[in-house]
Amino acid sequence: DKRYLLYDCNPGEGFNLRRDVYMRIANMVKNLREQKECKGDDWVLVLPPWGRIGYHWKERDMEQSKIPWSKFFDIPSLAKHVPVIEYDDYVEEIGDAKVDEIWYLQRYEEGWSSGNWEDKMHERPCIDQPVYESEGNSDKIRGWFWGYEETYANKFKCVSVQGSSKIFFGPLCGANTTAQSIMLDRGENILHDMFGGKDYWDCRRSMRFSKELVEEANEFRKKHFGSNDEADKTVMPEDWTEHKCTEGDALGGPYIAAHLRRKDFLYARKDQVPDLEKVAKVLKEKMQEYKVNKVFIASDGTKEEMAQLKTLLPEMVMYKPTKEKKKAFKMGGVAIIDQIICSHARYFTGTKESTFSFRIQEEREIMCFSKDMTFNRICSDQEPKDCEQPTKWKIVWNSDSEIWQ
Ligand SMILES: C[C@@H]1O[C@H](OP(=O)(O)OP(=O)(O)OC[C@H]2O[C@@H](n3cnc4c(=O)[nH]c(N)nc43)[C@H](O)[C@@H]2O)[C@@H](O)[C@H](O)[C@@H]1O
Repeated sequence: DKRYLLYDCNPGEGFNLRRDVYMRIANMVKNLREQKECKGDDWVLVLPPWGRIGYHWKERDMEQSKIPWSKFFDIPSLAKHVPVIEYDDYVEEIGDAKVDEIWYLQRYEEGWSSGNWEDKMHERPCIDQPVYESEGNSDKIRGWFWGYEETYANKFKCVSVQGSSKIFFGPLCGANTTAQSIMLDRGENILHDMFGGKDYWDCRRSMRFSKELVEEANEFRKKHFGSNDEADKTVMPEDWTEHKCTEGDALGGPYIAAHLRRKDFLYARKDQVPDLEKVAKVLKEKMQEYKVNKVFIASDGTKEEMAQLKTLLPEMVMYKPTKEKKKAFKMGGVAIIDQIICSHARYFTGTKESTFSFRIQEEREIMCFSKDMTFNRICSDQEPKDCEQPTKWKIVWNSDSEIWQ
């Protein structure tokens, strides 16, 4: 009865949006397992290997392909929410590098014309040139498949989709297919069933980081800030399902932290990115307010930008891995270490609309920091002094009704 759901995203999507897509698909699998129509099918989520995703992970001299999820995340923790399996293990389990069907998700060509939003999906002609091709005269369909050249599919179709994963339940549970393995490519086209609900937060809590990355971040916190979970009141049980806390429980280490997204944001969102003088000024004020003398900076800014910031803000500290460590942790691991350090700070300020900052805010919400110490950003000079601050998402522990309280 085992059935496998695979997925992938648009190659341009960055790390932290992909983490969100994982949650949408994981909760789809969780719900599929509970659907009556699915008649007890044992759905398992196959984790798509990481590679040179987006345009941020293009580092030369760094091998970044076929990276298993265990490099970044703790698989037993993920598996407590929904059964997951690494791609290599899937191939071993079914005994072939094969996917039965690929559903290439796309929008509706006519757009959202009816005026009324409705969840729907239909098999449709492909809007874009498909990235999968039949191989010669054989039945095999070839494509990217995360660099696994031997992998092939038996069937391919384009599916227009609008809405959340609910619309997949019927079709996947026998109405359109009974295939053992189905890959949903362009998975980012699926929306959350219940954004911010209990399943959302349960899944988010299950995304514990790999022990190796947590240890590296903890070592850094201890060495530079004298920060540790006991003193910071951020101790969590090993098993996330046994964790619960109340807003305000967490204190955080004796440092503040900022995530400064620069690079493409500097031109794509130039009106909302504060200049470095403004950043230094605000962070100095915040250090005084929180009575600490260290500030941790996570940023994708250039060396020159960070050197300039250091002259304006001598108290700043950054995580700078050795070449060997960077090679071992890879871009994703280094990003996670930055995120862990930010998430344990007494006060955090991020960048508007950066999913990198969103993931830090969620991490802090899970540890029960007070919202005022988490949902912040620095206004640019082009914005009003009291510019809009990030939405304060509230963790839901018990039931979806908590969202509306
Ligand atoms: C608007 C969208 O913004 C999206 O970015 P946004 O949400 O910030 O966040 P991500 O999608 O994760 O992309 C940002 C990537 O840049 C690197 N990065 C950014 N900030 C830091 C940092 O402080 N430390 C480290 N170590 N790495 C950082 C990291 O590799 C991360 O995966 C883009 O990926 C989309 O393509 C699009 O441009």
